[in-house]
Amino acid sequence: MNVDNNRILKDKTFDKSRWIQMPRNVVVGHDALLQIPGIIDDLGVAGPIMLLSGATTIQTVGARVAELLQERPVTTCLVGRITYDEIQRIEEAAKEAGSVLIIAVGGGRVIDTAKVVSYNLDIQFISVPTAASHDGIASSRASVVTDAGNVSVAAQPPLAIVADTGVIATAPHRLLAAGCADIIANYTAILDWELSHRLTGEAISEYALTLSKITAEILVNNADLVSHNDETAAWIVVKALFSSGIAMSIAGSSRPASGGEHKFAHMLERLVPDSALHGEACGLGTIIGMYFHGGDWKGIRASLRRIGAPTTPKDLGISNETCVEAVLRACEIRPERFTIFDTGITREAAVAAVEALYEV
Ligand SMILES: NC(=O)C1=CN([C@@H]2O[C@H](COP(=O)(O)OP(=O)(O)OC[C@H]3O[C@@H](n4cnc5c(N)ncnc54)[C@H](O)[C@@H]3O)[C@@H](O)[C@H]2O)C=CC1
Ligand SMILES: O=C(CO)COP(=O)(O)O
Ligand SMILES: [Zn+2]
Repeated sequence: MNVDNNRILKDKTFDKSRWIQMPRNVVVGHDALLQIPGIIDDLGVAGPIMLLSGATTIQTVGARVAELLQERPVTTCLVGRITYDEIQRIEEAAKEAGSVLIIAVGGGRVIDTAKVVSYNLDIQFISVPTAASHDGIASSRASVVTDAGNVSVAAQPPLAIVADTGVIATAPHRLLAAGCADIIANYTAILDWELSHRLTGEAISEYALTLSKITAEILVNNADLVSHNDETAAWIVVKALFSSGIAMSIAGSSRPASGGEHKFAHMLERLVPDSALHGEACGLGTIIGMYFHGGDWKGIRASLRRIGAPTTPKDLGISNETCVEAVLRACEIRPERFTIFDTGITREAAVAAVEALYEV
């Protein structure tokens, strides 16, 4: 059933209750893909299936999943950018096919699209991440691109997650490193949430906050193990991504995992689309956010370096000026979410922060 906590909270009848929705089955490990037919049966979802994938991932993992489903009625649909137009197109296709279940095989965009489409159509979906590149694999939020920048919308968490460590370990290391950076971003997301709590009285969830923080700490403690691609690294990062997603589900918002560093990343994506992976831009934003918080920004940078994630605009192939612009304009994204980037940073301060990224 669809749950929009924001909508529910506006209704006085429900102002003392909130729904937390979680995945029911989580299968992580080698050849986990092979368990998809059994998982569908276990969930008791019978009827036409929509296989949602990306242009690249359909050729490899998507094709393998299609083969596993060949006994069942399946419609395949490919996803590009996640916009409301794309969402509507896929909704129409799912309605026409009478789909009762979506299986999303791909990166964050594919999975977020499935979350929104399944939420709007009130059908179920299974998340099959092909890379450990983002912490949206389990969360009940989705990030949609609009003219005003990325918006975080209520969406459906997956009924099941199937993370095949064999598949994830063969994805390019850049994707794994981006996923780690998306988790390391929790450090500043939490600081921003606490700052907003102190300055604006925004409600905080101690459980969501603590889970988000512990997740980032465990990942950083294992930085050496995730600095290369193997199934151990895939396991460690998938567990962290899952845990971070659960923190978002507990909070009923992306707050525990998305603060000013994400606003910076969404602005960078708007200024120079596709110049970086989501997690890479968030990692850069985390160093800058920690610098402004007066925290151990060099420690964050060292962890990102160890994992193999970019730490400067140059690493991303963008100019320092563009990076400064993203720092100054991060506050335009989701202005209701107060963060360190919403405290009136001057151009001089932004330039100094970006130059500091190159310090040895
Ligand atoms: N809902 C939530 O809580 C969250 C949502 N997100 C969203 O997720 C998206 C970012 O996810 P990404 O996965 O970084 O981006 P993405 O979905 O664009 O994928 C990045 C690239 O990786 C490729 N790829 C995926 N698996 C592969 C494999 N096994 N081998 C080779 N290439 C592979 C894809 O084809 C694509 O070109 C953004 O839209 C972001 O806003 C990110 C974090 C949390
Ligand atoms: O990316 C996220 C957490 O890593 C959440 O997405 P938003 O920044 O769109 O809320
Ligand atoms: Zn993120």
